[in-house]
Amino acid sequence: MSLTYLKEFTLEEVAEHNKEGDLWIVIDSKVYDLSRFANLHPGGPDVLLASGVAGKDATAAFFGLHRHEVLLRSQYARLQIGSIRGQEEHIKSPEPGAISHVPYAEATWLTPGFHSPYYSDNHRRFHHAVRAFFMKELYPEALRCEESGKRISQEMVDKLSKLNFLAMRLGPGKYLKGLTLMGGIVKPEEFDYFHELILNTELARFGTRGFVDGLLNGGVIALPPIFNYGTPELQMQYVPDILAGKKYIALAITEAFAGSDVAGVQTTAVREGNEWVITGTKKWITNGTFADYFTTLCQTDSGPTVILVPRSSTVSTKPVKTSYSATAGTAYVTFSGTRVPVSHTLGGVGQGLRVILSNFNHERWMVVGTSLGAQRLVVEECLKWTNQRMAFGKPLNAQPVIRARLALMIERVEACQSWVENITYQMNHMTYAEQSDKLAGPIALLKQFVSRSGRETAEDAAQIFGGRGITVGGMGKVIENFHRTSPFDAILAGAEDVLGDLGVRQAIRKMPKNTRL
Ligand code: HEM
Repeated sequence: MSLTYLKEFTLEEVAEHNKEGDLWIVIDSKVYDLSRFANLHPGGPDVLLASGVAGKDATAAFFGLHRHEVLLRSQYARLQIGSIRGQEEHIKSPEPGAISHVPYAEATWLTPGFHSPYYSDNHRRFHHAVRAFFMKELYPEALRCEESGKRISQEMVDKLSKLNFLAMRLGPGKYLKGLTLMGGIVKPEEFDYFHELILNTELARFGTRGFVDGLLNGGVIALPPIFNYGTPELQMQYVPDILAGKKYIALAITEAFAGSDVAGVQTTAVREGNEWVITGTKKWITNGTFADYFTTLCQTDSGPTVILVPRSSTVSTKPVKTSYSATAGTAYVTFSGTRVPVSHTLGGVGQGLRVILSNFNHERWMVVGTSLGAQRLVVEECLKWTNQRMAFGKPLNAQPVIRARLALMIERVEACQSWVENITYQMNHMTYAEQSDKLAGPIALLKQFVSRSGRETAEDAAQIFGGRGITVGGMGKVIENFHRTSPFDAILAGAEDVLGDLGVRQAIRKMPKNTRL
């Protein structure tokens, strides 16, 4: 709101308006007329009429109870009638794309005065543009969808598609050729896994975990088998519309019968002439409620096989209600004798496990990125809250027990960041085949470590925020969402315990035969 036509007052003038029907207060040098709003105030009128509040500078009281964004909402911003003569506002809203100056709120490479071997100026420009776009355009949509449970709007998908968002989320690859990425900031041949990591960590800053998965994650995990194993004809037929955001795709592996035990899936594909006939069910399929296509793991006479299945009258989906928002489109999918041409086989009959397992590396690394971004946001929220919240007459961060929790949260997020960046660097220097061979174990261990760190951080943050950490909306909204949804990071794309075991088994497999103590 422009201050140019607002009046200036003295604190003495404000003090005269301190009763029901004539109630002004000051927050951060701005004068608000709450005379009519008092009865509508969600915290009730009495707290506003209290002697330390009515007609007074209520800045500290306000920020102990509300997020700054409350004052920026148009219906509240218009309550401002002026400002205090000679005072300046201190609490500024960040410019879209701006870097936070709260310690540890940003990764080292974004922190002024620090250095990193991994990121170039191009990564920095890319980061700035991504954060600005996300906060200006995507964040309001994230809040709306997370609350309503509706899928992302086509209008937003169209905007994202103009930036070639989904193509970028697939990582570096031939599908980027000829595309204008993020308005041309990065050339397709320059785009690397650090650019993609930036996208993943920034997405998580919305504090809306369900929406993050609703944001075309189905495409991120279901398209690579088509790129890596589909025929050129199949790619031509399906990929352009999916990348353009006109059609949607989901990865259909898990079943009520089989989760981490992917070899145990019971959906069958029986060959009849040049067609597969597919029968069975899939559960927890992200984006499944609105997907047009399903990259589906089936059992055949010759073993597990991945088949691309278009939605048809013999495919039905219904929502699975999970503890995060329905905006993710989590579905129960039923194939009732669904007929698909044999040309839709991805990676050869009986080769399904190889296709799925190699695809998992990128998916797990993606989950790691979003978990990391969310953890860093949680650290920032906790540092801010403990600094502004007064308890026992002092800021919360004056309490040693609170500082001890903050220390652990910071240590974890920095450890996660360093390991993720190391693995990302390896990905940049390996072919897909090398990644499959060398990184399956490290990525599995990394994911176990990051998701477990996330759940420990969620627990610490909930203790720090108290009741607000378990309340939807308001001061602790980010903490509540992360506390409720961080288990998704520990389960999706491979349960934590299974991944830890996978990592160690890979290490055992690669032990030199001739090694002894
Ligand atoms: C421009 C002035 C104010 C506006 C627009 C405003 C708005 C709101 C809103 C939207 C909420 C709902 C919770 C949230 O979204 O954060 C709320 C809750 C509340 N407000 Fe205010 N408020 C104002 C000033 C104050 C002041 C000066 C106090 C002083 C003590 C106060 C005390 C409370 C309390 C106690 C709650 C309930 C908090 C909770 O449930 O955790 N408000 N207010």
